[in-house]
Order: sequence, then structure tokens, then C-alpha cells
Amino acid sequence: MTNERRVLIHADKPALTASVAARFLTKTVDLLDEFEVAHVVLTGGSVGIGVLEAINASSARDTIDWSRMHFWWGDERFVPAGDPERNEGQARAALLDHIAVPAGNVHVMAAADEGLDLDAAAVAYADELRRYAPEGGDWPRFDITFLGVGPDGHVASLFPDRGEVGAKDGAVLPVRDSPKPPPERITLTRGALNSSDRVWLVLAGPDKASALGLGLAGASFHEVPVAGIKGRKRTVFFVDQEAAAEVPENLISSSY
Ligand SMILES: O=C1O[C@H](COP(=O)(O)O)[C@@H](O)[C@H](O)[C@H]1O
Repeated sequence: MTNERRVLIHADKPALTASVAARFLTKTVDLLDEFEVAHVVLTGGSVGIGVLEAINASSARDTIDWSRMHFWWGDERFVPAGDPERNEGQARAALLDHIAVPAGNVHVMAAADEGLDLDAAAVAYADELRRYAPEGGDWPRFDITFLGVGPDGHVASLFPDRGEVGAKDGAVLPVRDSPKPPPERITLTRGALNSSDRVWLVLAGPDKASALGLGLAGASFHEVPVAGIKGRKRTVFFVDQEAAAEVPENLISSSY
């Protein structure tokens, strides 16, 4: 098994989300055969939420023992609980409210009206990650990390040409003055994201083509953050044809 980045192209967004959902359900069965529990990092964004909707719509959804799954977030918008901008709320509506996952296995980043300021909320999430880490570690073994990719190449809330994308230490960072609203966010670091056994990037649409092409063709991750993302075992870009327009030919795979 090689750890090269792979790009799998799908006809359109519905085909993409259905395909990722099917792979997720299959891989989850394997993970739960191998491990007592599995840890999955969720993303916000249109395609990431579409994948969760497709998992929810799958007839295989109820074959999973969801009580052994833990869900985390790669980033969150620091807005009040219930704000439609919250990645958490979107993920709950798309999937988490429909499956038998214990409440304690859904590890949300704090909302802005919970009494913690932005810095304290980031520290609280780092503490929560550490509670599930192997001895001496800072975060659990992430089995699958989903990431969307913005038109500027951002992943989670690691935006181009900002300090957070180059940060070397720690698991969680507060983000202020985000170039994409809302301005305050919380994000996992590149180190935490790249610790995942598998990183599955999901993106669709013509506005993503340039960032994806640059990210795969060797751009600096400071300028195009997606360029700096690589899982420990597998890194797969699930894309539609429009987003794939500028992908280097040699990276396109026909199989997973
Ligand atoms: O703000 C965010 O945007 C990105 C990408 O979103 P998309 O709608 O352009 O796919 C997402 O990955 C991130 O989690 C989110 O907070």
C-alpha cells in the first residue's frame, strides 16, 4: 500500500457524495472489526454535509454499530449554539440526529454563547482531545478525517498566508479575522489533521479547480493550505469533474 495522494473523479456532486458514503460505510465496518472504537473527524462545507446526508440515506446505515463511533470536528465557526452557520448543527441535521451515537461520543467545539471566550474554547477542545489520546499523546487515533476545500485552498479553518497554517505545535487553534465569515473560528492544526490514518478530501464545482490543481502540483502550503495535507496511510481527493479540471494527469486514479 502506497501513501501517494490519489484523485477519484465522479460525474457530479450527487455521484460523489453517494460514492464517499458507500466507502465510508464499508471502511467503518472494517475499522470496527479491527478496533474497539473508531474516531472520525467531520468537516463543514457543502460537500462534507452532502456526504453525511448520503450516509443517512443509505440502506447500509443501520448495519453500523454507531455506539462505537466517536465524532470530532476539523473546525467550527465560533457563533452561538443553534446558529445555522455551526458545522455541528448541520452535521446533526444531516446524520448525527438520525443514528444511535451516544451523546458523549459527539465531541463538539464550544459555541460562542457557552461562557468560554475563543481562546478558552480552543483550549477546552484540546483538553477533550487529550482525554481520548493514547498515553502521552495529544489526540486520539483518527481513523478517517473528512476535509472540504475552499476556493482559496483552505482546509478546516487553515487559511492561506496566515499564522495558523504554519503553526507547528498543538492540536487546536483559535482563528480571528477569518477571511471567510464568520470571523471567529476554532481549527485543528495541520499536525493533528495529518495524524489521521486516512484523509478524505471532498470537493465539487468549478470554483475549486484552481486551488486543487495548485495544491496537487506542488504549491506551498502557506499559500494553498490543501497542499500541506497528507494522511498517514491514505490521502484521497474525491472530486467531481468540474473541480478536477486542473488536476495533474498522473495523479488521477480509477480505483481506490
Ligand atoms: O468554512 C468552511 O469552509 C470549508 C469549505 O466549504 P465549502 O462549502 O466551500 O465546501 C469547510 O471545509 C470548512 O469546514 C468550513 O468551516
